[in-house]
Amino acid sequence: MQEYASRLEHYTRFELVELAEASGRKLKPGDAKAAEAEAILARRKPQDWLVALDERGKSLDSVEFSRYLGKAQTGAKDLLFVIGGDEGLEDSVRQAAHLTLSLSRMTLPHRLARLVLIEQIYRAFTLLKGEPYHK
Ligand SMILES: C[S@@+](CC[C@H](N)C(=O)[O-])C[C@H]1O[C@@H](n2cnc3c(N)ncnc32)[C@H](O)[C@@H]1O
Repeated sequence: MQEYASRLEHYTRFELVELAEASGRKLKPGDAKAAEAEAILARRKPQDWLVALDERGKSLDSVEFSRYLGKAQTGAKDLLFVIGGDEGLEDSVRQAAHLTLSLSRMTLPHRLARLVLIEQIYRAFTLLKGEPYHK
C-alpha cells in the first residue's frame, strides 16, 4: 500500500481514510452497516464521484478503468473509492454510487481489495500518461 501510495503522489492527490467499524459499537449487523453507510456518505463532497467496491459490480479491464479515471479528471471530479467492512456495503452506498466496481467475482478480504485497487489506480495513471508500466 505504502509503495503504491507514494508512487501515486507523482500523479494525483491520494488520501487513505479508514473509518472505525461500527460493529465495534455492539450494534446488530444491519444497524452497524447502516451506521457505516451514514459515516461514508457524510464524507462525500459535491464534486465527488463515489465508486463502491463490490464483487457484484461492473467489471472493467485496466484500460477501461484508466478511461474512467481520465473522464473524472476531465470533469474535475474527485474519486471517492469505498471498500466495505466484514458485512459489506449497505444498499444506500451502492445506490449513491456513480459506479459499482468489481475487482473479481470472488469475495476478497477488504485489505486485499484495497491493495488490488490501489495498484489498478496506479496502473491507470501510467496508462493515461502513456508510460510503459502496463504490459
Ligand atoms: C469481506 S468483503 C465483504 C463481503 C460481504 N459479505 C458482502 O456481501 O459484501 C469486504 C469488502 O471488500 C470489498 N470487496 C471484496 N471483494 C471484492 C471484489 N471482488 N470486488 C470489489 N470489491 C470487493 C467490498 O467493498 C466489500 O464490501
